Amino acid sequence: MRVLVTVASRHGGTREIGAEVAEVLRAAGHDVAEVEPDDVETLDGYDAVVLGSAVYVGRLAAALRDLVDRQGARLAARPTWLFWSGRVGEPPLPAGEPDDVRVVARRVGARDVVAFGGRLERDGLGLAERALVAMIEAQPGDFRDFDEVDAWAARVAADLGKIERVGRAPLA
Ligand SMILES: Cc1cc2nc3c(=O)[nH]c(=O)nc-3n(C[C@H](O)[C@H](O)[C@H](O)COP(=O)(O)O)c2cc1C
Repeated sequence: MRVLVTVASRHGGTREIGAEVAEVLRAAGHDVAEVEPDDVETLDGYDAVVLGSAVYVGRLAAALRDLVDRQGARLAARPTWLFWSGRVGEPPLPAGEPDDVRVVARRVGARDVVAFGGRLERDGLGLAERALVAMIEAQPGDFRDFDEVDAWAARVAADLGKIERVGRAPLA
């Protein structure tokens, strides 16, 4: 199947998770395009979509929310998955889920939603971001677990395989 993987990421950590998901889907035989959310002009030609986003100050990244605003109905017409990445530290904090994760998941009819750990590198942050990170007492480090990412992507690939076998209705 032709799959779009589109990930909103300011500092690259979430984009790398998306690239890993894309690799697993390719290895399962799917034709995968990785496109920045701001560059997604149409969903024509895609059978399925994996959405990804980092979380900043309790919200999904603006680029991902904008994409869902632009393409919500077309996303809802396709099998869609959502992952987000953000929590840092041991234990992973903040514990809660951003409010808009459920809103976006419902809007696009996500078949599954998963949270992955995040990566925080103080060096790459601007002044305002440093102040915000200090405020939420976020601990720097790389808390992404690529085995977890691979396992989730393998489940997405298996689900895509089932959809492919059953056949699909024409897409909007
Ligand atoms: C300014 C700022 C605010 C953040 N706020 C949150 C937050 O509210 N919740 C959360 O889980 N992670 C938060 N994080 C952590 C990021 O989501 C995490 O570092 C993520 O991996 C960054 O992804 P990126 O490298 O793709 O930008 C914040 C990070 C920054 C820099």
